[in-house]
Amino acid sequence: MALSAIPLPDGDLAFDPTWLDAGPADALFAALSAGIAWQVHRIRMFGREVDSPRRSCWIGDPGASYRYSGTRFEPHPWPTVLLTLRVRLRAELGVDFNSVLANLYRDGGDRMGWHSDDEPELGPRPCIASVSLGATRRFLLKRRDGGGRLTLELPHGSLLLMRGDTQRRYRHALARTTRPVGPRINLTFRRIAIGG
Ligand SMILES: O=C(O)CCC(=O)C(=O)O
Ligand SMILES: [Fe+2]
Repeated sequence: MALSAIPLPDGDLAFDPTWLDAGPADALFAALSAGIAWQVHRIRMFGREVDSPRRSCWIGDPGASYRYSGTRFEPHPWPTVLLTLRVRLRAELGVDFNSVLANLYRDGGDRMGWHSDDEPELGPRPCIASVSLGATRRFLLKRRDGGGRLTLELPHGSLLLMRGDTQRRYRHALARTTRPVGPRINLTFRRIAIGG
């Protein structure tokens, strides 16, 4: 398969359900499950600090620190398997991502609430490349102005690009599910301004 556009009014989505073949995707999932320093990130919710309902790790070039939900994260160094993806994404998209947020959803209870990736260091119209591994989970988008919404199933080995005004116009979330599901890893590659 190749990337194809998914219609989203005032946004820009592109999707390749089979960006990685099953074999390399399996190997990547195994390497990341075991090799990443998974942490509980503390996030601010309704004015209180709470544990986020998933495991996470912020990875990036030296200096690529990231302020998110009231906390500043210093980057962990790139594992080799993620540098390989960075190089492939640069070749295919012409974007040199300098950081990646890795998230581990251990089961259907782990999730991510509604947000936009609109931190100033991402710039006004960021390109975010989201690679999914493991269990297929439901990704939701809804317009900030209360208009339409969209649901996407993100399978093992898929690539979703969010570009243009997608962050400005929409929020997105990774829904919890009561279905019994195995673990899922998501990688959102980002290019952030360093030195801010
Ligand atoms: O897990 C996902 O598919 C979404 C992750 C996400 O929105 C993020 O890392 O900002
Ligand atoms: Fe996000």
